[in-house]
Amino acid sequence: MPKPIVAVPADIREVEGAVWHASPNQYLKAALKVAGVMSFIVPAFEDGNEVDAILDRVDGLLVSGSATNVHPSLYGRPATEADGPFDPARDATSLPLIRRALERGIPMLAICRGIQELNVALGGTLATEIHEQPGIWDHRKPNVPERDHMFAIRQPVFVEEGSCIARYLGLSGEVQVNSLHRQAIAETAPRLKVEAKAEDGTIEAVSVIDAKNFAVGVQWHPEYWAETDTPSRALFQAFGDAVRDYAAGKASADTAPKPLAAVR
Ligand SMILES: N[C@@H](CCC(=O)NCCCC(=O)O)C(=O)O
Repeated sequence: MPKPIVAVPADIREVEGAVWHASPNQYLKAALKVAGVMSFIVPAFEDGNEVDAILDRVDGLLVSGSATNVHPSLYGRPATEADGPFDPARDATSLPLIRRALERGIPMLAICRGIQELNVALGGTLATEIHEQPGIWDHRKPNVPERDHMFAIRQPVFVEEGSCIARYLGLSGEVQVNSLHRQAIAETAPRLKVEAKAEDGTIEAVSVIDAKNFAVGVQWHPEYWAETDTPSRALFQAFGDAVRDYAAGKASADTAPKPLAAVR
């Protein structure tokens, strides 16, 4: 059986004056090397993408992090300068994919901007510049040139026992993670269950309460250390397993004998 495929919504980036639909290597590599799945990057368009046609062709959805922020109009807030930079084409691509993947029971893993998109897609809100709030740590990307230092594991989060994320990580209680964000979930969407928090109360992981399949979001970056850090690896392997199960279910439904009326 060929490896299954996950959709990865692209970011819009400008390179030497040209517009690119791009996705960071670290997500695609963790998907391939650790989850054992291939990625199809979904171009980010404000309109024209057909969500069901995309999802018909994949077995999972991986929503990556990005330096851009979800546009506040999508959660009913006016946009200020501090909320940017924005990527409206990514918002318009990923939010409908998230909603429809959940409806169809397609496995989904949402990381950093991804957990924020998941929350907004289901009716929640975000807070920006969280480090300016009293008692909230600085969760922002460390100002260092080397990516290994930017993504260094440096902060504890506390994972609820018996939660979905505990099952996928293979542990509960304190887990050390990295942190590269200035926004976070403010009001949690009604369909999301908070499953991990930082010591300052920042929401670090959620699961979808009525999910038909693997459907979790994390605020940290397990993809970066998926080949070497045990909980990060376990999360990507669990996602890969869910994607493989989904693909196998689709394949057996395709080869199951059809009722006579359907083949005439
Ligand atoms: N922009 C949001 C989401 C943060 C996020 O996805 N960070 C990944 C950054 C990766 C990089 O810059 O290389 C926020 O700031 O909360």
